[in-house]
Amino acid sequence: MRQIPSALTIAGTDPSGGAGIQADLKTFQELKTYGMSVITSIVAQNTTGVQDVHHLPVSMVKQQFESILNDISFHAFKTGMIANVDMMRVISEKTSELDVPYVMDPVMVATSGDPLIAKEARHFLREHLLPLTSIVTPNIPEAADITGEKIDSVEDMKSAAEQIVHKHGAGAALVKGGHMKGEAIDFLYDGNKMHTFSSERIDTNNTHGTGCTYSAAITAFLSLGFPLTAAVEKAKYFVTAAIRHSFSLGKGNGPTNHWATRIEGVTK
Ligand SMILES: Nc1ncnc2c1ncn2[C@@H]1O[C@H](COP(=O)(O)OP(=O)(O)O)[C@@H](O)[C@H]1O
Ligand SMILES: Cc1ncc(COP(=O)(O)OP(=O)(O)O)c(N)n1
Repeated sequence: MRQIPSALTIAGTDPSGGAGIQADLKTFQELKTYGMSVITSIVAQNTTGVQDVHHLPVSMVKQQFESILNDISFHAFKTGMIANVDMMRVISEKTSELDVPYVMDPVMVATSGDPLIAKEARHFLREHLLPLTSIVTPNIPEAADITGEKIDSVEDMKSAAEQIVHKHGAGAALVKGGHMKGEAIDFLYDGNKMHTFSSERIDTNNTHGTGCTYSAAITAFLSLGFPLTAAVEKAKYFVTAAIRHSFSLGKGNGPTNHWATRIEGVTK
C-alpha cells in the first residue's frame, strides 16, 4: 500500500494568506497531499506589500527541518523565501542527504518590489542550492538574475532555461512568463527537450502568490508520483484556474483562489 502522498515546504509566511507557507499548504491540501512546513522568516505583509520581516535564527530553521527529517519521510519538497546565506547553508547540507524531488522557487523580490532575501544570498543560491534541485521555477527577473543576461523575448526565456540547466546545474528549469505581455507562456527545459506551457492572459491584478502556488502545485504533483513534465503541465492548469478565480481582497493585489480550482475540476 502506497503511503499518503506528503510534501514539505520551506519558506516564509504571509499573514494575508496569498503567498508563502500559507499558499503552499493550501495548494498541497487542494491537491490531496499531506503538507508540512519549515518556517524561515515571519513576514508582516498584505496585498499592498511588505511592512516588516523577522528572520528566524538559523538554529531554529535547522531544528524545524531536523524535527521532520528525524521522524517523517515525505515524497517531495520545495523551498521559497530563504532569507540569508546561513539558512541556505543549513538547507543545502540537509538537502544533499535527501533522495526526493526538490522544487526551488528562487524567491528574491515580492511583486510589490520589496526584497525578500539578502543580496549576497543570491550568489549562494546560484552556486550551492541550484545544483541540488530537480527543478527551479524562476520568473523573468529571477531568471535574468541567475544568468546575468537580459530577458526581453521568448527566445531569451528559452536560452535562460537552457543556461540555468547546463551552466548552473539545475535539474530542470521552468522560466515563467507572467511578467511578459500577451499569452502567459512558460518554458520548461529538462536537460534534453524544451517544453512549452501556455494559457490565455487573464485580465486581473489579483496575482499575489502565483509563483508560490505554481511551485507548490508542481511539488504536490511530484509527491503524487507524476513525472516532471506531467507535474508541470498539471500545475500550470491548476495555477491558471486559481488566477481565473482570483478575487479582490484588501487594498492591493488580491490572491489567487486555491479553492475555486475545484469549480474547474482540476483536483479530481
Ligand atoms: N495574468 C495572468 N494570466 C494568466 N497566467 C498568468 C498571469 N500572470 C501570471 N501567470 C502565470 O502564473 C504563473 C506564475 O508566473 P509569474 O507571475 O511569472 O511568477 P511569479 O509569481 O513568481 O512572479 C506562470 O504560469 C505565469 O505564466
Ligand atoms: C513569504 C513570501 N514568499 C514569497 C513571496 C513571493 O510570492 P510570489 O508567489 O512570487 O508572488 P508575489 O507575492 O510576489 O506576487 C512572498 N510575497 N512572500
